[in-house]
Amino acid sequence: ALKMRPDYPEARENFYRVANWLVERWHFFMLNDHGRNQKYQQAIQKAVQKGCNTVLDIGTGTGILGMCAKKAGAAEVYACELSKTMYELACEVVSANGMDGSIKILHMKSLEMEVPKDIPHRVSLVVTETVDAGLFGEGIIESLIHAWHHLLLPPKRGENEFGEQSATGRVIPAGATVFGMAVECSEIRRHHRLCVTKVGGLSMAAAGELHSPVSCSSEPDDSMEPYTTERLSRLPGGYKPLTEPFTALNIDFNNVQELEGLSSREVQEIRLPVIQQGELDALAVWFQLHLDEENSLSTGPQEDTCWEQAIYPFHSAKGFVLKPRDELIVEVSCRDAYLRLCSVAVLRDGHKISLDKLMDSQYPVSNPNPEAELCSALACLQTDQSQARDFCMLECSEMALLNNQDYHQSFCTALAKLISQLKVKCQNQERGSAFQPGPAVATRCASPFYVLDVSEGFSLLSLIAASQGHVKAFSSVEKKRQQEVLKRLARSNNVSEQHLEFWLNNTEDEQGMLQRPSREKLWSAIILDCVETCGLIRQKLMEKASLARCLLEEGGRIFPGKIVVYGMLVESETLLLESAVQGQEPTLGFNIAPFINQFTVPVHVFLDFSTLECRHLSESVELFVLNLMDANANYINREVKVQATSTGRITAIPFWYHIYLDEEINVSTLGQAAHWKQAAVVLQQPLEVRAGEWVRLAVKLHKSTISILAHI
Ligand SMILES: CCc1ccncc1CNCCCCSC[C@H]1O[C@@H](n2ccc3c(N)ncnc32)[C@H](O)[C@@H]1O
Repeated sequence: ALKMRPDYPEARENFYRVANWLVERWHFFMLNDHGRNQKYQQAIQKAVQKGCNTVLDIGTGTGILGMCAKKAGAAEVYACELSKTMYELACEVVSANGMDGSIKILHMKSLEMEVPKDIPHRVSLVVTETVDAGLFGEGIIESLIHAWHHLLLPPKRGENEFGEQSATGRVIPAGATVFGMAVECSEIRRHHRLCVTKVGGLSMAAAGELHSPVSCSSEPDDSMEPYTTERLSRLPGGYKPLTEPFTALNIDFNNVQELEGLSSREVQEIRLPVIQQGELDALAVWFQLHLDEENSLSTGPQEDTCWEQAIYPFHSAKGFVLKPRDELIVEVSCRDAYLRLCSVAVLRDGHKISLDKLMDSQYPVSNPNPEAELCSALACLQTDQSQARDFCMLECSEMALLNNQDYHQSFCTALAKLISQLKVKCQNQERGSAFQPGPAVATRCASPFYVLDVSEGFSLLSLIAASQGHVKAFSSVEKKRQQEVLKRLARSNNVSEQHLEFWLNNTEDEQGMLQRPSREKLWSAIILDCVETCGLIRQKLMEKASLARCLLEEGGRIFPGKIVVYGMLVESETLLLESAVQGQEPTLGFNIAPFINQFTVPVHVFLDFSTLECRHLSESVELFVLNLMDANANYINREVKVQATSTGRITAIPFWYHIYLDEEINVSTLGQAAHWKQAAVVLQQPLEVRAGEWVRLAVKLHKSTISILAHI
């Protein structure tokens, strides 16, 4: 579609969403990582010089490692790539670099490859970087076991009977060392655990066990993942190491017996001395990839690499404060091909405090008296596991939203204001109609006010509305367990069952949600979600708002009433490196950039603007306003002038929102407690600007897609 009509907005917006999906963002900063590319190149050159002259590149991506092997003089180079988009891209790149005749690229998974069907004979070198932040997440172990059995010459085993070095196989990287460390980190905590006891005026005590979908200890069900990933060096509020880094695992990729033994290796227990007091929030894991004896790559938090670390969050209702002299006991295992770490206990003054039983108890954490601690630890051992089972899963963003107290408090205040205004109005009406002289009787409005909450995902707002009194609230929460949590919270906060209902009628499309509560009733308030966690405006927001307006009674309101979008001119090398390959130099002189950069998208999402390395080149400026309470085109096209406050090169315009619940009360999506990330328009061409100069921004919004062009 874009090829036919490049300016067709729907196609453009869809392409950006598709491009984000088709080509992972890490391709850009990986290819820009000259150090990484050079180390792989050196390792490959050495191997080829030592006689490896038939090479297979597993997971070739853009083809860069295969081209290194060819350039190093390998006689035969093969490459395989399971992603169709990357396979086609690799073919273009290899032919653009004049190697299409000499590198055979296969669109397949290495596990399907066979000799002689796919490659004529076994190779002497496999090169691959099919690793994720948790090392094994791209299946490198399984790929290498298969490669050693079917695709590689046998490993080095000394002189053969004629005394000469027989052709042997080997792998680059040669192996990896995995490190771990316990950390205190509030940013991780608020995404994985309930950290508040009250929110929006509601007590959360009765919520039961709430879990993010990241856990090692549960049985392998597909809704759980063993770890999540974070760039520790970029997390707001930083992190505090609670133990020294420890070696969790060493693995030799040239030893197929070791690779095969990995998954059956017994669980390893590691004891870690605590080095400073702090709340145990997670185990952070990274690794060194040993390309060969000399070269290695590290994904550690202390390096200035672009890689993320694997994060194993600590789940417990109350958290646990580690003290110096404690010993944290961690279990390391490799169940079903994933590296799994779990904090299982703490050794304190000779007592062993079990942590995994902490999960489901309201166990007070820091009671000073160890005996009592031990007794209650033993006591909760008796806890029947059924209690643990009635936990409810929340997405990380839903957990962070739940922990966002000022968001909920703002809603509570704004809803209370609206309800009291409506009460006054209806009393005036009643008094107006049956006017009798004499003391104004405080007439109670007969029927309750109806409030509908169509927020995405888990939301407490319906319950907060119902707790104002005289409100019948409808929640669009769909998952059974989440409805149970809301019902438990309603009961424990004295909200009667009939004041909270679940609005599940014809939800085949979002619009379907928006209906009258009943034939003769209209809504007093409808609560919409307007900003996605990634930082973009929700699709179809304006359509939903115009529909919702028709369903409001006189004086009724949509929440939020309006959103004001702010932006700022910044110079950020980091954002550039994550958005497009910067020329040929980083990619070892190979011509790769024009091909992979076809998948550059102009808006970068899930950004943490508060910790982004960048130089601010202007103050924040209002880009545009979306008023949900009055019909306006869902098309914004305006010019904004902004003065540069320092000289530099504008490479991006991060933007965020002030969400107005009413004329005064607003919530910012940029802030420590915010559960939202930010987005940024990355300029196609960086714009040089001098301090004091005015920059004109052409801001367009069409169907929730923001575009900004900058001119001097
Ligand atoms: C310091 C390295 C580092 C550290 C931490 N985080 C990230 C990195 C960087 N590595 C990222 C690569 C990650 C993606 S893997 C690269 C490409 O290979 C493909 N694939 C994967 C397996 C596979 C297979 N068996 N057969 C054929 N193709 C295969 C994928 O489709 C992808 O295009």
